[in-house]
Amino acid sequence: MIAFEHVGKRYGGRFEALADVNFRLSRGEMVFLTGHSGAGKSSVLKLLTCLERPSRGRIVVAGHDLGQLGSVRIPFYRRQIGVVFQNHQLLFDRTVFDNVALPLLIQGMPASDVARRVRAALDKVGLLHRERALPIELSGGEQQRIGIARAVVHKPALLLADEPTGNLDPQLSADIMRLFEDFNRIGTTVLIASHDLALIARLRHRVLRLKDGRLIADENGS
Ligand SMILES: Nc1ncnc2c1ncn2[C@@H]1O[C@H](COP(=O)(O)OP(=O)(O)OP(=O)(O)O)[C@@H](O)[C@H]1O
Repeated sequence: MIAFEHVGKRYGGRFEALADVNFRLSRGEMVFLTGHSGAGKSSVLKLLTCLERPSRGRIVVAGHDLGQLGSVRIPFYRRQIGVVFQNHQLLFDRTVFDNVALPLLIQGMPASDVARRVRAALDKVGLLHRERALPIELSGGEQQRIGIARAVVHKPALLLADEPTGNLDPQLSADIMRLFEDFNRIGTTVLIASHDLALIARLRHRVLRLKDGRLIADENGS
């Protein structure tokens, strides 16, 4: 599903955020990406979403060579990906329903299909009863679940998350991780950047460890 081959990333032509990174993820895997602040976790995710291009090497995702992908193709490529952010980036003047509907409306999906998909996604994260609420009326954990519903509403093959439990207490973090595992169980490939080592150790998935832009370990979960 994902291949990083000798990938390097320099910002501004100088600072080397990633150097000679190599790894492969198979379809249906669930993997953590970890490392200290500045190790390059977000850079890996930005390369996977085509927000940045590699300075060296090759990245192939679901058959697309991202270094060669023309800008016109990028929106179509991104339809296969869902992204969950730490601060979930919800629109606070729109209802929960409207927030989750947004990616489908951008794709031009008919309204009746949008409603069905949005309600299915909200049901999966256990928040169907809050569809008319504004994000401000929800707790931090509920807001993050809405962010996840929005990331999966278009049924992406690949789900990426950048510190999705960063602001949550251990119990809520565990609940959020269980949701990712649910989506993984139905076939979604999941890559989660996190520095929550205790949580990662408990969950026993494969772990890719970055240090100063280099991949220093690739550990199989047990
Ligand atoms: N757009 C950019 N321009 C210049 N330098 C950048 C840019 N984005 C990231 N960097 C630098 O690249 C390095 C890796 O950053 P990155 O955000 O990938 O790390 P990270 O592991 O995700 O860190 P954190 O956990 O703090 O988010 C850092 O030193 C950062 O300052």
